[in-house]
Amino acid sequence: ILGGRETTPHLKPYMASLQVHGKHICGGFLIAEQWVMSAAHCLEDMDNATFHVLLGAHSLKEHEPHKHLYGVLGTSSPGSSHDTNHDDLLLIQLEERAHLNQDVQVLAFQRVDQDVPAGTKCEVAGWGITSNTGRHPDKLQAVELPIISREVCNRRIHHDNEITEKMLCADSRKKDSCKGDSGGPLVCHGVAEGVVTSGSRVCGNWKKPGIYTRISAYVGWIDSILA
Ligand SMILES: CC(C)CC(=O)Nc1cccc(-c2cccc(CN)c2)c1
Repeated sequence: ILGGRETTPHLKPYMASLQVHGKHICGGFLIAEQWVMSAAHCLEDMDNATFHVLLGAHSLKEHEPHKHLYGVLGTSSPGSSHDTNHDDLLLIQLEERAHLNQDVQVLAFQRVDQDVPAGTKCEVAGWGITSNTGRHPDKLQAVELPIISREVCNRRIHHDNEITEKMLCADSRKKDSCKGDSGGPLVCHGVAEGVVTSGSRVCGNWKKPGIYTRISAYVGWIDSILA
């Protein structure tokens, strides 16, 4: 997260950290007791290694009462396109139901397939790098970002018609999601509307707005997997 600040501990109890050998790789969030949502391209960043899901954390390293590392029973993604940002969603089934408490809670996602109005202030959180020099935070960071219309985001100077109706854009001027924040939720009025994708892999540059997968465009798929 660029341009953000440390969150108040455990005020985002839905946040997950996808980890390989104790190293944070991607964000994610709890959508049901046994299911975490993240980004499909995070699996590529893991080279098919076995990964775990950390819930209940604020600090990645310190002991915290409700931190718990969960094994993964299986994963599912809607598409097969790896190189693009298309269908960049991942559903992770935990090996057991998460123990819900004040530090571990489910986050509702948007089910109505309508664009978030441009200008809406949303929030993204994660343990991704906090500077382009690659500084890794130990504690969860968050930043507030305004939504940018698809029409503006598709201009040549920005993402030049790459933004489909299954994606949305948020401002990236100084404040932005970045490496390691992929898979985390973009939350607007308390509801998850988007999932962080890496997009152009540029951070904090106003010319390359952040790209987020629109969750409401995948409700049918999500319900089919959770059923
Ligand atoms: C100088 C370094 C920061 C270059 C680099 O490694 N960028 C990188 C790599 C992979 C993903 C991402 C990435 C993820 C999530 C969101 C975004 C952009 N909002 C970028 C950004």
